Amino acid sequence: PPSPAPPSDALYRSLGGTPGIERLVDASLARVHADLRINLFFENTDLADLRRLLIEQICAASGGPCVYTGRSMEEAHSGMNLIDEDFNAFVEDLVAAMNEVALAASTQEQVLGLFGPMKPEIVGQ
Ligand code: HEM
Repeated sequence: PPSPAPPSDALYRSLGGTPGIERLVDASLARVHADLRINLFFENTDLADLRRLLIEQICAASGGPCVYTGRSMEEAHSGMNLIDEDFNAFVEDLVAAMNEVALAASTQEQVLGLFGPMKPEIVGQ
């Protein structure tokens, strides 16, 4: 029988591959870090570690050649008691970062399509 089609790396390529994802994550983390609504959550977080894991996660989820080695979203955010407003602030910072690195609207929609479904594992844990 024919082998199944390989997973598409179209989104990974639209993001500019790993260098593009690195720029996006750097722009996002800079905004989150400066965001008085949510930056206290990251007070005790190793930002270099978080940066590496976010890059892996976005690379893997967009079809790139990476393996995510971090914890599950539920585990990573448990005990934070995050609410809708926290999640929305984080997503707002992400959107501002996507505009900053000039991602096309269709690419932005696909990235939000990856992140949106994770909300139930992140909020209220
Ligand atoms: C779709 C949205 C989100 C994604 C994709 C995401 C992704 C991640 C990832 C990959 C990690 C690292 C996991 C690990 O340490 O093994 C992490 C950790 C973390 N996230 Fe999120 N996150 C999201 C939303 C949020 C929100 C809304 C907040 C708070 C406002 C938040 C706060 C944190 C903090 C503080 C850590 C570090 C935990 C620690 O230092 O142990 N995250 N997140």
